[in-house]
Amino acid sequence: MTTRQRLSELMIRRVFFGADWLTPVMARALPGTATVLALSLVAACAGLAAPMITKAVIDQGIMGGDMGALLFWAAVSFAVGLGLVALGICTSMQHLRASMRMLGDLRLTILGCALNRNPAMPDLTVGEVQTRIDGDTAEIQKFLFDSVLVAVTALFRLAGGTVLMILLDWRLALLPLLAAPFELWFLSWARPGTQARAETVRTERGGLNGQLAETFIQVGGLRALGALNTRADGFETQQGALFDAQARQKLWAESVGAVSKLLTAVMRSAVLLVGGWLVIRGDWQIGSLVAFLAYAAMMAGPLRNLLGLYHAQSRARVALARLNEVVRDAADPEEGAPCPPAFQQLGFIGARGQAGAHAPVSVTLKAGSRVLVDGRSGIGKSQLLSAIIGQAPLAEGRIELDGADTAGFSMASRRRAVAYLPQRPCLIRGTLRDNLQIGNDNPDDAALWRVLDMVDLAGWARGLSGLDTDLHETGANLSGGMRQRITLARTLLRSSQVFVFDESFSEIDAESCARILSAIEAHLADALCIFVAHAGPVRSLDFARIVDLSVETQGEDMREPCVRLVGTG
Ligand SMILES: Nc1ncnc2c1ncn2[C@@H]1O[C@H](COP(=O)(O)OP(=O)(O)OP(=O)(O)O)[C@@H](O)[C@H]1O
Repeated sequence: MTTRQRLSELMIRRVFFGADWLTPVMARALPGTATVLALSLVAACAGLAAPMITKAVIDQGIMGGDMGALLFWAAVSFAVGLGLVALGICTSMQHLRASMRMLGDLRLTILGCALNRNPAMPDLTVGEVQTRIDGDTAEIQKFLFDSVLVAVTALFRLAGGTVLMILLDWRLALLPLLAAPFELWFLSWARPGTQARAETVRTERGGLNGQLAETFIQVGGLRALGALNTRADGFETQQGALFDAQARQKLWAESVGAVSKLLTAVMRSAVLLVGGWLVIRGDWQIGSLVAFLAYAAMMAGPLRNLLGLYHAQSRARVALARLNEVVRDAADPEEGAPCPPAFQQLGFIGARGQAGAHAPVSVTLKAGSRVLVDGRSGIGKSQLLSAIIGQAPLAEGRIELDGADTAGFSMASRRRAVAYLPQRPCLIRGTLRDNLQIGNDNPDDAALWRVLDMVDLAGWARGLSGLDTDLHETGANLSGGMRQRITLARTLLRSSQVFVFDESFSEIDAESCARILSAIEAHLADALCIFVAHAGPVRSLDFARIVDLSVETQGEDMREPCVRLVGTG
């Protein structure tokens, strides 16, 4: 393990108590953080020198009546100020670049986990995923990145400032130190309140984004229902709840901050009174009082930052808990053995998908055959069939490829071996070419035209911009039948051994459907093709098996779904 990894791990253990997945992200962010930290420390040194220069201007120049000293120290003060401005710009640009790199890294990590969510876990709403990828990662990044910087530079400024104040007058230096324990006690008392308010804000934000995402996914349907006002009202209510939560969070933060500010003001007044009295008595120089006040004011910032970090950590932990859930519920698609390169049969052994209302299915389906999975709506056909690729968990039983349980095979290899075409077409904003290529190994244009021809879409595409024809979000600018045909064409580019067509022809006219089916028959002659169709030409295919999930054939005792053998199978 490298020093960088060790450092990050230490940080994660100390600050976040074991979110191990953050370690590599932190390790990658360390070089950027180190650069910003070095620049900040140089700026802190220059900042600490400034009041001493002011003291020299006042005591040696103004009070000492020395024009030469006045000019010299004024020039030094100007040069330091100029240097600080230049350093500030450099630090802020470096900070931005390093922060963006770290945020990008974090977002990609969470996006990967969200995309590979374990199918056995309940779905997160689109808005929730969006809020976590966007907002919660930003909260964590800000805290992780800034905490290192703030902690180190604040400690440096505090230590440097304290030493310089003691050098100016050790008795007065005790005053700011006396206030620190009380401030610490107050902040630890207030911390659970900060965490609770942060939790409410995060939850409300997830709810609002969820409402918004759901609305726009189905905006056409909602418009047709005349329900847009209802959604706008719902948005307003949800937004109101978020604003209330944010206002409560802000009020809490301001109240906590006010107590710190009050303490600083009390301390400053005490220094002014005691220091002023010493100057009047002639025991102290005015320049020293001015410098002391500058250090006292300078210390308030780092102290507040340091104590503020304590509260920022509690907010970050809320965000981290939400991200941990996403990481914890992810499944590695490559985990498990690869599927056999070729197999002869697919077996369902007492299998029933989650929430399936049918009896367990036991049937063996052979390569090259055609099978219809039948049954009333909602009985569990899709859940059972999507379990072949691990998309949905089985409630009972198992699914085998040549006698080997598919649960032992990696999801990625199951998805390659079995081409599963879900009931709802999956199309994205982009060109027709983009949409055909998704999930396929970069097929060339000739292959794309071949499958478009098979689904009767080549003429349509040629009449537009060919493979560069634009498709809107979710294929919204296409008819239902066209959407189905494009997804069928994409599936036909796969070299899988099993094809599952789940209601994939339901919106295509009977004549086109018959043509497409005969093209598929020829193209997939050696593959096992499983169909689900409530109506249409699909049901007239020459099936070797019809697995009817609705029918229990042999009375109460024999709870087997009917498997009708058609032909030689
Ligand atoms: N993602 C899901 N999470 C939880 N339950 C689900 C999910 N999808 C479907 N279900 C439930 O599983 C049961 C079977 O649904 P499934 O889609 O498999 O039925 P189906 O036989 O394919 O119906 P249809 O013919 O109407 O498509 C239903 O009770 C449904 O509510």
